[in-house]
Amino acid sequence: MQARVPGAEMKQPDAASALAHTSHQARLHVDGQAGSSLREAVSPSSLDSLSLKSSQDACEEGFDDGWRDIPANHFLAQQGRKASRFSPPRTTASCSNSSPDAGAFHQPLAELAAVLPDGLRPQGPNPLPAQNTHEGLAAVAHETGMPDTSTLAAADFDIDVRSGFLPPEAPLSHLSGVYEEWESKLEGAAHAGLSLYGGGPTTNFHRRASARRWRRSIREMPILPLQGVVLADIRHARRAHLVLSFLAHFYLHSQPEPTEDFLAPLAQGWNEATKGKGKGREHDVSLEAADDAADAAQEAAGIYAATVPASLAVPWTGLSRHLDLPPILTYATTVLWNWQYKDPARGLALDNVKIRNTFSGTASEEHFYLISLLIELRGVEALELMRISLDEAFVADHLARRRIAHYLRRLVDVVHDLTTLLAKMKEACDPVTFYWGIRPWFRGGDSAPRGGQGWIYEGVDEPGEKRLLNGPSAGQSSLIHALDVFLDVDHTRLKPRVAAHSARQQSDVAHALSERDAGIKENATFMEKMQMYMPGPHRAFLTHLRNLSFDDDHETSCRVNGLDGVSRSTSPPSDSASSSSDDMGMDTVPPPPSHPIRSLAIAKEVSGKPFQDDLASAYDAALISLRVLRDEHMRIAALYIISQARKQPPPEYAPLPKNFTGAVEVERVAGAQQSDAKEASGVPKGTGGTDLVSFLKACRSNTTDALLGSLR
Ligand code: HEM
Repeated sequence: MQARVPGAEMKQPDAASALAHTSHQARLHVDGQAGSSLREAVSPSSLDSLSLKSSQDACEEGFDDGWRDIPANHFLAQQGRKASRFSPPRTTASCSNSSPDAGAFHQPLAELAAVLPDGLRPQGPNPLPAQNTHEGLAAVAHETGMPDTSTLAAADFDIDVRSGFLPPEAPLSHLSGVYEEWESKLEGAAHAGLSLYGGGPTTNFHRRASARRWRRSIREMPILPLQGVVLADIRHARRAHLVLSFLAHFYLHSQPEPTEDFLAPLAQGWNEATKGKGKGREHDVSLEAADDAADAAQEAAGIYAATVPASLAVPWTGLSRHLDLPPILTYATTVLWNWQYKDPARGLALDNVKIRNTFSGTASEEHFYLISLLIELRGVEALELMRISLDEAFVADHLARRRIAHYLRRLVDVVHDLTTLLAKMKEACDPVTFYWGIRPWFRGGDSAPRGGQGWIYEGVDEPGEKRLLNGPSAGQSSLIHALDVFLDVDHTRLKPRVAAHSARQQSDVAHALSERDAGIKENATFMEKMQMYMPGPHRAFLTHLRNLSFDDDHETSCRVNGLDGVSRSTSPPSDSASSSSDDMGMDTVPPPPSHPIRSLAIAKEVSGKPFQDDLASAYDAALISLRVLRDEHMRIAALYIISQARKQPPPEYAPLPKNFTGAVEVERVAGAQQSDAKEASGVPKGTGGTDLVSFLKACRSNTTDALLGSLR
């Protein structure tokens, strides 16, 4: 039964829909914690089930209300409703009286890209609908007559109650129809003897020639148009993105380093081709051998070094736009969409998934992806706990606070499990193989040596135009970002809470906040930029979660003590932008409100009655668990990157590029983060991972900066 609560229309926080609407089933999973029918009736998710006629509903007049007759946990209920009420573009464009943050609700990739000069650029007129936007789904649904059932909540944020940011069904493992040609090229890559940088001493002329032939076949491949199932079915689109991403990275990173003596390979190729021919029969040399010798010379001259051939670039960028992702290998490609069931009958379980594609064919690489996959899977409960906590935060009475504290304690357990899983990286991923034989395949156009100048996407961009895109990083995991947002860990350069004591900083912050609402800006931190590499709906989810606020219409905000009532951490702000501003020592305007859970954790009383619960310490415990996760992550980064960078590569991975210093990741963070990572003075960049360490430390101290001090 659905109760109507007086004033519910006014209290309905549209922002609460982000997590609340990832699942309507979720309330059923609360272990009996969810409250009475009245309490359910006033929680955001249940409010949403009321026949509201808010201003927002008025904007959606004419939409089919049939979903109300469908059980709330049925995907159709979510499809119909999400598409009408929570689809970002519709909400923001058509409802002038929607939430003040509505304008920031959705950040299209192209918009974000516009602020990065050499990064993602709008790709010109695009005939394709964006699959994961409302319009994209609508178009596909119209085309096929079927809703997209690939996730339960596909129409909003592509987050599923059972699988979180992973798709609930196993990703497609093989393309069909004309696109099988891409699959066969990927299979060919495994047999062609492709090695990083053309291969080290362990390779030989014939292997190099076979790799060159594979690369030529890629250049000569026809540009396949995107049509049919690859557009209509998101599983096909994701698989196609994965295959093209692997092909492009294989193609670019298997080329030998350009050399000034580029005619030498031509001579060597010619000699090899003529070897064994009878005296005076050099003219018998095959056309193929001659072509190969020419290829060898051209590759050695670096002609193909940073160019994604049109046969890949054109469909890859088209699909990327379709999926609202950049045309580069991403965390989504390598982890979220790169798995299979061991036993399909058993479904999604930690011990029932395996990795589909790797570059190196090593167990280390499989394990590397698998750990992230398991972390995502274990993180599903974290998303669920966030959702029910936010439901309670809307109610915000004594009972709600106790429940939130309980959920936060459960979150501690989940994050603890994530840390345990992360530590299992060491069980089957060999650091040497990882650093020298796996990681280099991931490089994007942003990193040295070959791609440091960016990549040309042939047939897509203007001649000479290059894109500087990052390769994949687990820093693109929406799960970890969601935890940060939920617990109000601030990785921005703005640090509004820390800056609250200075008038000048406040004005900078106000300006920057308004800019942020228009998209990610040039001075975005590495963490902010990582969001550009997430699938569009996940990015939109984080934006929505970040903008979530109950303060406009909730009494709690009045009772939060002044400047958020907290004695801040004594550690200095961990971001140079905020720490470098002059502190005028003038306490003036209160800082922007905290995120709802933090806001409640720092509140002291309700209706004049002081709280006597452990919400503040539960909140701090959750932050500490996140810090412990980051501590473990730093140990992993030290083992897999920093200590490897200080060693010589093993013979099978030599020769490496002349200017390869072992500092790719360091440079990458430094480049993307610019002044984020504080450089220790006098320590040369790239020799010991100084910038990387500073960056990871900054992420960790951003976590502790949020502590309320209840446990310290
Ligand atoms: C061998 C394993 C790993 C290594 C060597 C490693 C290394 C790194 C490096 C170098 C960065 C800096 C940014 C970049 O260049 O990508 C980073 C950031 C990050 N990584 Fe990992 N990583 C590993 C596994 C993981 C896993 C399994 C996760 C969890 C899904 C993870 C989550 C993150 C996050 C969230 C960041 C952003 C910084 C932060 O939030 O503290 N990493 N990692």
